[in-house]
Amino acid sequence: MTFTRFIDLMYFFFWLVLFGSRHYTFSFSFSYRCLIFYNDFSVCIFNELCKMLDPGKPSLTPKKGKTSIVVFVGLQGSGKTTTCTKYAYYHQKKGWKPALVRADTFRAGAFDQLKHNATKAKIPFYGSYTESDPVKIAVEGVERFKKENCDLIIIDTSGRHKQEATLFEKMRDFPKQCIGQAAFDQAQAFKQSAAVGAVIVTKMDGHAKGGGALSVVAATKSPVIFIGTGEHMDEFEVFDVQPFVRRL
Ligand SMILES: Nc1nc2c(ncn2[C@@H]2O[C@H](COP(=O)(O)OP(=O)(O)OP(=O)(O)O)[C@@H](O)[C@H]2O)c(=O)[nH]1
Repeated sequence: MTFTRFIDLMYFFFWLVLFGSRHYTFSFSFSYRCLIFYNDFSVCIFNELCKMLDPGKPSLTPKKGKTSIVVFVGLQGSGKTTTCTKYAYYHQKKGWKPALVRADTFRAGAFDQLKHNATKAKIPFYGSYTESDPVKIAVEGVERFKKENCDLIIIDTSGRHKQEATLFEKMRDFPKQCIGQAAFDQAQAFKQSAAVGAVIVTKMDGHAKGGGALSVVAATKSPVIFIGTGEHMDEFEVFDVQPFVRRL
């Protein structure tokens, strides 16, 4: 029995008990109408939420065999580096030739983190311990992996907050992609600085059940394509609207 069905039944029995046997006929028809109303109402909410998650435009869809460059941008600690590897690993399993470029010159150890993840997944990577210009690293990485016929070049950038104007300036220099009221404002700031091609919602295994995804889709007018459901490489799922809304 689903949780919704359980609530329906509880609701039904509540009215039966409340009105008692003297009003059995009345309570039965009343509770039955309540049930129908409750069902119609939840179906209506469900459909509206599904609609809200459809921005009405196609998502960024890289083509296998042609070079596609995907830049990951998002808040600090949102899980970009982890998700870059998950995204690369997902496509690698489907026969793509992905590569990772770490264009983060902001956080110490960022390159080592990517290196560790990429090595584990056997995905080629590029980064620098000495170069301070993230755009330069991105360009070098892309050139190298184009020569190696990689068809999915993924660029990981440093975490950003909407108040960090200079970092947003830098971000405009990259080929363009990204990541609720807080999420809406942040997502809009990203949208104003880069053409957001698609959204990945991370940490869906945590406390947040993804309500922020609604705000992000509204702010960026871009579809959600994947969700992250854990720290491991394979804890990554293709976004499916209906199960996602049911979870909400
Ligand atoms: N539970 C859970 N943890 C996640 C998920 N994705 C990432 N993490 C964890 O979140 C933490 C931050 O992840 P990073 O990938 O370093 O985040 P980042 O956005 O690259 O960080 P900055 O580069 O500093 O902005 C790490 O401990 C990850 O293991 C997820 O889907 N679920």
